[in-house]
Amino acid sequence: MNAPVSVTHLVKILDGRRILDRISFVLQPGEITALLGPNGAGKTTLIGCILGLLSADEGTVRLWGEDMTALRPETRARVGFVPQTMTGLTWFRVGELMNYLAQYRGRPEDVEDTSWAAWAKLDPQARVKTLSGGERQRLAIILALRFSPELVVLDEPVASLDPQARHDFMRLLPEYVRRSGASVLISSHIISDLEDICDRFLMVRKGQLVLDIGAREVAGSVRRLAGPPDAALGLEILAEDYDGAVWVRGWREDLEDAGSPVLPGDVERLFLALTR
Ligand SMILES: Nc1ncnc2c1ncn2[C@@H]1O[C@H](COP(=O)(O)OP(=O)(O)OP(=O)(O)O)[C@@H](O)[C@H]1O
Repeated sequence: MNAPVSVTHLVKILDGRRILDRISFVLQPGEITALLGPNGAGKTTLIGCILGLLSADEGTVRLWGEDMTALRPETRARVGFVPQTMTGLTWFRVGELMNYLAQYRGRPEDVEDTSWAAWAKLDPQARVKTLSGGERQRLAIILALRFSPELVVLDEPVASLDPQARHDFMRLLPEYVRRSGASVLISSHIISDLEDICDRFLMVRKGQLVLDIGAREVAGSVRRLAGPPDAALGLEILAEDYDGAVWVRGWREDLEDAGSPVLPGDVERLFLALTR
């Protein structure tokens, strides 16, 4: 079966700058993947290429095996996108906008999942232009998820949500993935939220994918050592930390007595070391 997203050697150049530099990864169905990176790392640009909003200068982006440059409308309808900020169409009322956009889906057989609207608690009569930043974010989430997309791409969806809404959203998203088998790519700077729900982590720095790692692997075989390991142990060094400590991959239980003090894998601390 073709993967929901397959990115191969993707390069994006903007204003003569290489914003994405030979990025490759595959997203699997039924998995939530975190897209992490410092400000300006290229996350939104990468998302733009995955959605076909930006064209690739080199490499390919495929959705379920179809090249992004020739995506069929019915394939596009399988994708839900939550942008960083929702702009445009703000003269509509909330309910009107939902009805209006539903007409353009081209898949009348789709049944609406009303659990997102129940979570968002928006007044259908409210004008979009009068909504607060967090309310607009809720609306963007309903619009992206209400017809149960098989691929969900979220660009910092929770930055302006209040703690209760954010907490509930982070609970509902994995429930949705379990129910639907959808593939989710979510970018956020709030790594502690993502640690609990993500199956994989993609870490981007200066346009390059510096780490693609599963949550189980972080817990099982990533460790922070007080200093560089003995080369004979064959461990892959992922990053040096601020205090000379070293993050390694490939740690095994039988190394617990190898002498060097060890701290368990931790996505946020590993990210900080990788992007220092
Ligand atoms: N249209 C453009 N023209 C030129 N440079 C651009 C353009 N859009 C983005 N960039 C540059 O590309 C780089 C990556 O931007 P991008 O928005 O992808 O980063 P990001 O990882 O999403 O950052 P943030 O976490 O701040 O949202 C930045 O240095 C930005 O200035």
